[in-house]
Amino acid sequence: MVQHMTGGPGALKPSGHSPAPGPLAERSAQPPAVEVTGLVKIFGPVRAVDGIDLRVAPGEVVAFLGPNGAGKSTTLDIILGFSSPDAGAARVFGLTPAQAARGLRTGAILQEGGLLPDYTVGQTIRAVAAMRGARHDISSVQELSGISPILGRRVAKCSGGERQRLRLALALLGNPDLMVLDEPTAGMGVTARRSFWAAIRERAAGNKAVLFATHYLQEAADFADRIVIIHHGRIIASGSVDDVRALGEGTIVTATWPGMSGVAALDEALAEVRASLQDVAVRGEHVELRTTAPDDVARILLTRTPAHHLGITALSLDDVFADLVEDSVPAGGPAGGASAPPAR
Ligand SMILES: Nc1ncnc2c1ncn2[C@@H]1O[C@H](COP(=O)(O)OP(=O)(O)OP(=O)(O)O)[C@@H](O)[C@H]1O
Repeated sequence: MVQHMTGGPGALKPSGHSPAPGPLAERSAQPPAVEVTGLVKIFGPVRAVDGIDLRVAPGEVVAFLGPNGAGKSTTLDIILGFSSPDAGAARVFGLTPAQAARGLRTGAILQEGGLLPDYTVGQTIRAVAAMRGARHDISSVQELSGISPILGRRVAKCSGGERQRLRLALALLGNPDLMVLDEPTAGMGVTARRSFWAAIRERAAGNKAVLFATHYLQEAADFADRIVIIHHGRIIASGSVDDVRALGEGTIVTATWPGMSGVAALDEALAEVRASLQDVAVRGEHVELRTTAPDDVARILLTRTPAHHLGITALSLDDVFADLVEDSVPAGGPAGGASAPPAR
């Protein structure tokens, strides 16, 4: 059973990038960048979004994480005003999503942004800047997005990562207070991804909010103040990376066991702590266990078996994510469709 979590101001990463400082009264007077309550979106038989509550503060970077079809893009589309919910409401800085978009409060990178292949990068930026009335931003967004060296390149000739940088430049035009990014670094290499996030973090430091969907757990852990995990259209966990990691049960114990003959030998040696074992794997002489009693397992391995080179590590975020997703129940499922927990 998943232990549901709610985030909160105290749940932000301690070392992280909390909302920009300012007089408390001033900050609390600001409406949230995003406030979504009881959001539902239904496509025929599919409840793509099934009762989501979500709040993003100005200056906060929130990662929206979930498996394929979880409802991430549908939620972001509603926040951007591209579609309307069947129930519930979304507000952006206290406005309707359409009002916020018209007032250039929001900027977006979508999964399938239409770019014109025959335009150069520079022409594309100038055209969109003219449409948005943001010509004065052109040089700063070119610099921020790192696109300056390829302004003369035709979009058709740009790599996947370069197109994402162009989309970032377009999203930055008009200096929006909220950036909504749907898998913004898809197709980027590690270095491009890092500089992309450096640019985004610079924005957040200026009290701009960022809500991004990603499949990369590590990206969420590295760059977000808060992670919101969604599955079957519901929020199943929300908190700092440490909060989410703490939802995982168990610890990984690894060891080298010379002459290891197979799982049966390990099982016999650990009979007394068998109830604590969640997973056991043997690859040659390498032994890996997931257990709720790592100290006992380590003691037995070191004192009663030939095992050495012991390692004890926390669960990876991938392990925790897989557990959470596996445990969550779809609407009308066996648990009778438990309601989604509030996220902040
Ligand atoms: N316009 C639509 N018509 C019918 N079904 C839709 C439509 N848009 C989304 N869906 C369905 O709603 C569910 C949620 O889709 P959504 O795109 O929001 O998920 P996602 O979390 O963004 O997935 P991915 O990570 O694969 O992009 C899916 O089952 C999808 O097939």
